[in-house]
Amino acid sequence: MLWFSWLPPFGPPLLRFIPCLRLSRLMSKPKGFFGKLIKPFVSRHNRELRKEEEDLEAIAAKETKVFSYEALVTATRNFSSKHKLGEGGFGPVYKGQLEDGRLVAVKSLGRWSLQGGNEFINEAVLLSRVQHKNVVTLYGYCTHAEDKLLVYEYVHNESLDKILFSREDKEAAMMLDWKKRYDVMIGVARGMQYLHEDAHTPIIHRDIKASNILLDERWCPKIADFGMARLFPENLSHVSTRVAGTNGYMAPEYAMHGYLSTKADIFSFGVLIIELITGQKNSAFAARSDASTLLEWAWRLHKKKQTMEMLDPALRSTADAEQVILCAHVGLLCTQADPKVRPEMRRVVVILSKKPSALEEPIRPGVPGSRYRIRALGSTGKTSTSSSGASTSASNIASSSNGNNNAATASLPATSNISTTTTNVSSATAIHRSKPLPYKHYHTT
Ligand SMILES: Nc1ncnc2c1ncn2[C@@H]1O[C@H](COP(=O)(O)OP(=O)(O)OP(=O)(O)O)[C@@H](O)[C@H]1O
Repeated sequence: MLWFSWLPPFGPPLLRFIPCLRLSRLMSKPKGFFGKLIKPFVSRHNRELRKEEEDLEAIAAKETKVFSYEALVTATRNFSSKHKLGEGGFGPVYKGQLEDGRLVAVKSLGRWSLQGGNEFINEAVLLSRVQHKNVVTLYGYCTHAEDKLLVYEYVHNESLDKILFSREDKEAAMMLDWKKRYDVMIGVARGMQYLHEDAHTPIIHRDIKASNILLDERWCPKIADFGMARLFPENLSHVSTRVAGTNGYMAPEYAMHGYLSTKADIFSFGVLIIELITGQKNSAFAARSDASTLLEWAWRLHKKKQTMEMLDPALRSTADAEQVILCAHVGLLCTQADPKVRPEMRRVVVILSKKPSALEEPIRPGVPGSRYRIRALGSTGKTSTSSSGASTSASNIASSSNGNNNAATASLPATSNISTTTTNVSSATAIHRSKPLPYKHYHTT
């Protein structure tokens, strides 16, 4: 009955149909003597169900969030390859223009989203009510046979990764001067605060990274792909197809154990901050003698009060040293191994936008994507070490790592062992499925 618990008490009438739709599914195939007895009632019930589903679509249409497939075919010139903006793990994205002139990005999810059309519609309607300057607007959706499509506002500039990590186009990285990068950090933080705390329904993004930050014509950042955790609630397969963790943004507790909370997003945000300061991709960091990951390198420099040494050379002439040091400090607080001690987004926004008097020192960063050990204190007070984590709870991770260090200790560099990472994630998936609580319950932390 979990699905019921997170339905908003007030909402579009279509949401209130859900309980009876579920019940009707149970009753749709009566068998045996009892089946014959109730058949007439069930047939009538099925007719009512079809009627309700039609009503549901009509209601959704009235909210003008539903697009006809034909309208999207016209907008994208029949999903022509010329209009293709790219293809992510969920499917291709096409640029299009609606009849009313609006430019859109149409994302085709194929068959990969939730099983039922109704669940998809419910989620899409909820997501299209998400409105914030720093979050890409979802105009609406479309269902067509097995295919499901999401229609977003089109954001003019490239995604942040293309500019920040562009090797060929050094000028692009130069254009992204310190002021712009600082504004991107604050904008993304505000968008995330909204998603976590202020949206009508709390949303964990699950995939905060430079390629999911789009920049508009005024360099204002907009968080893209924000609905995926709701559209794929218990399915980590998308994550594992991209070899979880090697993308460098996943919090260790999520990559290894499937524990998803707002704190996993905050970890990813911390990685993004360090990438913006250094101009380096966490997942492509060349290990050095003193640090095997970008985060560890940043942490060591911070400890030695040499933060400016990590600065992207493209920022030399524009950086404000005080701000850089503050931002690096925040990035390191966000990427601490222990999810409990990472600051909430609300606090991050305050720290970044006002000069704080004093900040706590960050403990060692967690290492996304690498195998790490959990030291769990048993009831006897004895310390046991586990690397599988299958029976270790999130609170163990949290409480055991308070002491500044070895609770979540990297035993491998982030990029060194892809197969280990994948294996661990699939075991995390199993844990996640057998206990489908983490997503829905953790999002209220
Ligand atoms: N609203 C949008 N406006 C403009 N371009 C967009 C929009 N949404 C996506 N894109 C572009 O479409 C491409 C594919 O995006 P998508 O989000 O599917 O994949 P991704 O972020 O690259 O990968 P992943 O699925 O792994 O997150 C990207 O190049 C992105 O810049």
